[in-house]
Amino acid sequence: MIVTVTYNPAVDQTIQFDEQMAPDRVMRADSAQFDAGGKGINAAQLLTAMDRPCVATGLLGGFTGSFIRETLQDDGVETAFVDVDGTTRLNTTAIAAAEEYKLNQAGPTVDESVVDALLEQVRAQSPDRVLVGGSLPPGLSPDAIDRIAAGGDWETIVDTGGDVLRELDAQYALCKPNRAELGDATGADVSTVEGCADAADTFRERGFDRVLASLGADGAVLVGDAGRLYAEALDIDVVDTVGAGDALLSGVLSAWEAGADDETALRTGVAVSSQVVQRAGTAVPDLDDIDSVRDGVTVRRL
Ligand SMILES: Nc1ncnc2c1ncn2[C@@H]1O[C@H](COP(=O)(O)OP(=O)(O)O)[C@@H](O)[C@H]1O
Ligand SMILES: O=P(O)(O)OC[C@H]1O[C@](O)(COP(=O)(O)O)[C@@H](O)[C@@H]1O
Repeated sequence: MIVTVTYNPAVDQTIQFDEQMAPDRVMRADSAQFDAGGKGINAAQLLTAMDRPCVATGLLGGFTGSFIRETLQDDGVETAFVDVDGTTRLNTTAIAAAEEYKLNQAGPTVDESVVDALLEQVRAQSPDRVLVGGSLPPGLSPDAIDRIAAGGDWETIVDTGGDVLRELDAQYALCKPNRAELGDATGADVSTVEGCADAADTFRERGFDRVLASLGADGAVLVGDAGRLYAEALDIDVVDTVGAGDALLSGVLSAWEAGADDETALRTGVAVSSQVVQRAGTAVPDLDDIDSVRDGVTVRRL
C-alpha cells in the first residue's frame, strides 16, 4: 500500500484562451476548471484510479484545502490530511493559443511541528511505500522530507525540485526529477538523452537506489542496478503537460505494486503520462485500456 505526502498541495486552476496572452488588457477565458492538485495528490488520484491501495496525506488549510479534501473523497481516494492555519495555494495554468503559462503560489507558512503530526498519520497507515511529492511550503526545509524517509520501515520515493533534491540526506528508493530539475540537482549537461542518463546514474550516489528522469517530449530514462532504460514518448496531440511527471511516476509505482519489472514499469509510466497530457488540467483521464497503450511504448537499454 502506498501513502502519498503532499506538503504543499494546490488547487489547480486551468484556464484556456484562443488568443495569445497580452499585457494591459482583459483576457476572457474560453474555458476554466479547478482540480485537486499537488504532486502527491495527483499521484494518489491516479493510483486509486488504477486500483492500487493508496492514502493521500499532507497539509491542508482554508477553503481551497476543503475543496481538495472533498474532491478526493468524491473520487474515492482515501485521505488522512493534517489541518494547518492559512490557506492551501491556488496554482494557475493559462493555456493561450499554443503557449502554456504556469503561475504557482508559494503556499501557507507552516511550523516544523507539523512534520511530527504528519509522520503520525503516515505511520498509522503502515505503508510499504511512501511518495513525497512537490515543493515545500514556507517554514519547512528539506529535512521535512528526510524525516519521512527515515521515519519508518517503508521505501520512500521523492518528486521535488532540483534545489531540494540536492539537499536531501537520507536513503530513497527513487527520485523523479524532470530534465530541468536533473540539471539543477547535478549541474550536468542534460541537453541529450545520453547526458540525462549519465547525470541520473551519477546522482544515484547521493542516496537514490533508482533515478527516474522525465524528459518531456523525449520520454524518460530509468537508471538503477538493473541498468539504464530509455523509453521514447508516444507521438500524441498534447494539450496540457501539467501533471505529466506525476502521471509518469504513478504509472511506474502502479506497475511495481503489481510486481512488474523496471521495463514494464517504465512503459506503464509513459503510457499513463501520455493519457494525462492529452487533456487540460490534472483530473484523472480514462485509464481503462492503459495496458494496450503500454504495449505501444518502445524501451531500449542505453
Ligand atoms: N510533448 C509530449 N509528448 C508526449 N509525451 C509527453 C510530452 N510531454 C510530456 N510527456 C510525457 O509525460 C512524461 C513526463 O513529462 P515531463 O514534462 O518531463 O514531466 P514534469 O511534469 O515532471 O516536467 C514524459 O516522460 C512523457 O512520457
Ligand atoms: O507537472 P508536474 O511536475 O507533474 O506537477 C504538477 C503539479 O505540480 C504543481 O505544479 C505543484 O508543483 P510544486 O509543488 O513543485 O510547486 C501542481 O500545481 C500540479 O498539480
